[in-house]
Amino acid sequence: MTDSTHQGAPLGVLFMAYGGPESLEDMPGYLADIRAGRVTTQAVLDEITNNYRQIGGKSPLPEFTRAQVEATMQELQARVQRPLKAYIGMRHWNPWIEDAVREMLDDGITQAVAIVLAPHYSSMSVAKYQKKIKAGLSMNHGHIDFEFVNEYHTESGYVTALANRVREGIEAFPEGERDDVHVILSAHSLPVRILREGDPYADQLHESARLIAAAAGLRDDQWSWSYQSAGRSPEPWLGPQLDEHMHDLSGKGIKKVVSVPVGFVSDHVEILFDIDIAAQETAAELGMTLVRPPALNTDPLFIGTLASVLERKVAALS
Ligand SMILES: C=CC1=C(C)c2cc3[nH]c(cc4nc(cc5[nH]c(cc1n2)c(C)c5CCC(=O)O)C(CCC(=O)O)=C4C)c(C)c3C=C
Ligand SMILES: [Fe+2]
Ligand SMILES: [Fe+2]
Repeated sequence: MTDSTHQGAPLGVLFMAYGGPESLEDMPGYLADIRAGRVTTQAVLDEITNNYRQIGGKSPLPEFTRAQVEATMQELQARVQRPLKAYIGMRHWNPWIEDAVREMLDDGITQAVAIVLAPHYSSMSVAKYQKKIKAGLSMNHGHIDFEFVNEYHTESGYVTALANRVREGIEAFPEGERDDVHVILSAHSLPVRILREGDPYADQLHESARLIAAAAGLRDDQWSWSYQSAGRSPEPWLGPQLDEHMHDLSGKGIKKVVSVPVGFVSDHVEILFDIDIAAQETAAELGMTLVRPPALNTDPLFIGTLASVLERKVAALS
């Protein structure tokens, strides 16, 4: 495209995230959206509402997302000549992706890059966010040239930042005990059927895990993989689940554990409840010490990764 095409509206940068309730009153609507097409029983609603109550009555995800977006935009704008404008769209709560797309059209955006704040691609996650962009364009009868970031699970900044978290977790134990510390790397489970469908999610997670373990200098027997946070549906989900995995490790005499979720990029309910409360309870039962270093949040290495993958997509549009 010629430079004249770029005059006028800035280039849009659409950041997408899962979305989270801003209060407990939002829970029925939020869950109805996540579990679209399936009935949410009162028992499931009560259980999940109670999880959110225990982490402060709302999701910290929108706030972390805004902070990540602000930090990334500062870095990206410093690297890119064209004026940029950031937009935030959530998959399961407001601000909705479709509304962000409408706002972009109202602003006259004709070119944009889009990224999901989740490093691993799946037809059940990243692809669904991208479909919502297309739905937003189609319901508003608009067109924007989009470049999509599909995944960034092997980027060096992301890998190094998580390897640093692993080391930080191990260093929380007294020096003489560190050789006995076992590291559990984990990510959100998905239904087992994704494997038959050729979905890359599980392979990408394992690739990230191997890179992170190597960058942290872990021995092969010093770390293992586990899924967490499986949904409440009757079909089989990828395992082992964190709880059963901890029982297994305990059976092998492992009593010092560092838990580093690699598929989430900020501290939200799947970490603050599923690990910091539920897995800590399991650890206490098993006489295990479990250390969970903070998620990436606005770690400069991670923000640098987001800026780099976006910069490459901006270049592809120019
Ligand atoms: C890779 C896929 C998924 C990621 C990443 C993910 C992140 C994520 N999830 C929540 C909160 C909930 N997720 C729930 C269900 C659920 N999550 C996924 C996939 C990912 N979630 C699926 C496929 C499902 C099942 C949907 C269904 O049809 O039931 C739920 C609902 C309760 C439940 O089913 O257990 C919640 C709540 C957060 C906060 C999050 C963060 C990025
Ligand atoms: Fe979940
Ligand atoms: Fe989920």
